[in-house]
Amino acid sequence: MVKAVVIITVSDTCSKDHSKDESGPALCQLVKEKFPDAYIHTIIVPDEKEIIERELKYFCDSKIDLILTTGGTGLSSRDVTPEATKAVIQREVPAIPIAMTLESLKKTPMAMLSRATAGIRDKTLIINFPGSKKAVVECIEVVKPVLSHAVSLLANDLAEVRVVHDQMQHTCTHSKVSVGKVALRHRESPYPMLDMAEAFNIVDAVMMQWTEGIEEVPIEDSMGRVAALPIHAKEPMPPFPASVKDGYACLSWDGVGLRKVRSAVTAGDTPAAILSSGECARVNTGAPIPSGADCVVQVEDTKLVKATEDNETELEIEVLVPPQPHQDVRPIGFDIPLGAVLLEKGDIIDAAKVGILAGAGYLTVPVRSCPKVAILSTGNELQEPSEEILRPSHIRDSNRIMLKMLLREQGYESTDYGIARDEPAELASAIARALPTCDILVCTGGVSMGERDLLKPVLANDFGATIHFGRVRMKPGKPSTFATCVYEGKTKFIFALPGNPVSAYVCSLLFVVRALRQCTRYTSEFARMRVRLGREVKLDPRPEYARAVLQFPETGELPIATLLGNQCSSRLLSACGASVLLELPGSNKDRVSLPADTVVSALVTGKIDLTRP
Ligand SMILES: Nc1nc2c(c(=O)[nH]1)N[C@H]1C(S)=C(S)[C@@H](COP(=O)(O)OP(=O)(O)OC[C@H]3O[C@@H](n4cnc5c(N)ncnc54)[C@H](O)[C@@H]3O)O[C@H]1N2
Ligand code: MOO
Ligand SMILES: [Mg+2]
Repeated sequence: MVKAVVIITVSDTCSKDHSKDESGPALCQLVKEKFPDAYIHTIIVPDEKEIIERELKYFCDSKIDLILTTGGTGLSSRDVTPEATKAVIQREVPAIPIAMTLESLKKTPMAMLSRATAGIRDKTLIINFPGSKKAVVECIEVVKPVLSHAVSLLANDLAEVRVVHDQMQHTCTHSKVSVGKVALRHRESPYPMLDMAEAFNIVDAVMMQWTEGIEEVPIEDSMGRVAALPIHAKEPMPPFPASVKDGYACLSWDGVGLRKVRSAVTAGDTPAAILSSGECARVNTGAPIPSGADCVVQVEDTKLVKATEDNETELEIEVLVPPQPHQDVRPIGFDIPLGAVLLEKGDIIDAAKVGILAGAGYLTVPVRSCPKVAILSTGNELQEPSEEILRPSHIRDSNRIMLKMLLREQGYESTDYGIARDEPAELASAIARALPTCDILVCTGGVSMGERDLLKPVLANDFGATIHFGRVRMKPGKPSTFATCVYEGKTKFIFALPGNPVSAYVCSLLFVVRALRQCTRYTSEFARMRVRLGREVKLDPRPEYARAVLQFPETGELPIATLLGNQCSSRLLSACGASVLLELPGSNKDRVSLPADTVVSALVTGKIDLTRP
């Protein structure tokens, strides 16, 4: 990690008038952007070899990670920065100035006249940059990708070095796919259009290749997970006969009448006395029943007869209602007998089950392990949502975060792999970065008919992937793609979903969540319910999954479904607050719409909010 950087402007002019320095501040700004947490120090020195040398040595001895100089690298007699640098470094890093020169030569042949050098003194990397602001900006772009790693290597920061090496290992710089001549592209998709049922069957069958594992997780992390083994009660609950009421433990066969109050037992106390006929013990709800007693008479069914003078202790009471044997006593194991099944294999763990486990003394629980999911967006038009300025013809990436949240809503975590541009090598590189860490890769964009829709060929050609399907008769989601490949000896499952946000949303629910459920639960289907259409709905030729909310009539009739506005695949507002996906049939010549009141089936994919209209 780069912790401290010194920027030295070398210039006779700027050393006399600091306001003339443009490249130092530019360099400073660029370094700040790259290493926002680093300490940055700037100085300006004249073109004097001894002074430059002295400053370089001073900062190297101060254990600065990186020293960047600007200026004094040209051919004039006063340009001595490379000489001063060479005098202090112990080892040269010649490829750095070569890389900078190669890049600068693309802009100007004057780059040939830079004598910049780079090298190492102890654990400090020194790099000379030319003096002009423009050149500095160009050259820092060239070296930026290696600075952090170079500093980690010098500092012997093995953890950081390993991360970068791992990334490098999985970075492809080439793809077997070329963008190709657009005029020769397919004019008809080569992928057959599958019906939903076929696509689901394929997902279910292929996901069988995921081999079930078991992991032991703390109970507080087990919500929504599926028990992998049955769990039995190690103790009965309650572990002692407990009172259900605040009242008096009595002998039922004494019937109504007077009782001497022998003792008082509150919850947590251990009763000492054994009760005999004509006696009782004051007990609270949850307190153990003393030996001898077989029932509890609630305080409401008694009358005080005698108490101590200070009223601190009851001495005698009268039972007013004849008690039944065992009334208001929870016998041992009443709630949970010893050895009872607390969790069946396959049970989904919810809040109550976590309570049961805690009550039974289980701190961890064995659950089915869950595939690791990676999410990747693709598209030249995409920008990070955090970028301040939206560039012309660009949009912010909404799919990645939306899918992460959607999966979380369904109980699954995922890792973000950023945005890859629609370039074969970039796509291959991003996929190769994600695959080693995940079991399921979810990509969006680039799967339809455009010349930049390259995901299918990259998967097939660069990863030897089998495309199980590449088109499905559904709306939204027509170009939905499901593939598998073997990467580093393990099968990876890849869902390449259409880029349109609603398509990505619906297809994640229908295919990705299905796959995850298949792996982690014993059923993959969402619950289905019958609902009544509130209004007439036009049908698409493809079966459609329309996002809708439900209203529950008070009479107990079927819920009324209302579509969430325009169902266009790009309009994510149509999924906001959706409780269900209506399963609308495709249109045909006899049926182009469904009238209001038609009963249709709906998949319960969201929360059913009773308060929504
Ligand atoms: N000639 C044809 N064109 C299209 C067809 C077709 O069958 N023939 N299918 C259409 C259908 S249906 C869909 S769905 C889309 C799918 O397109 P792609 O998967 O190739 O996705 P892109 O072209 O990359 O993007 C489509 C759309 O989505 C926007 N997008 C992409 N990624 C994101 C993101 N991360 N966040 C927000 N928005 C995103 C992108 O800008 C495009 O507007 O193809 C039709 N075309
Ligand atoms: O199938 Mo696309 O997903 O309609 O828009
Ligand atoms: Mg496209």
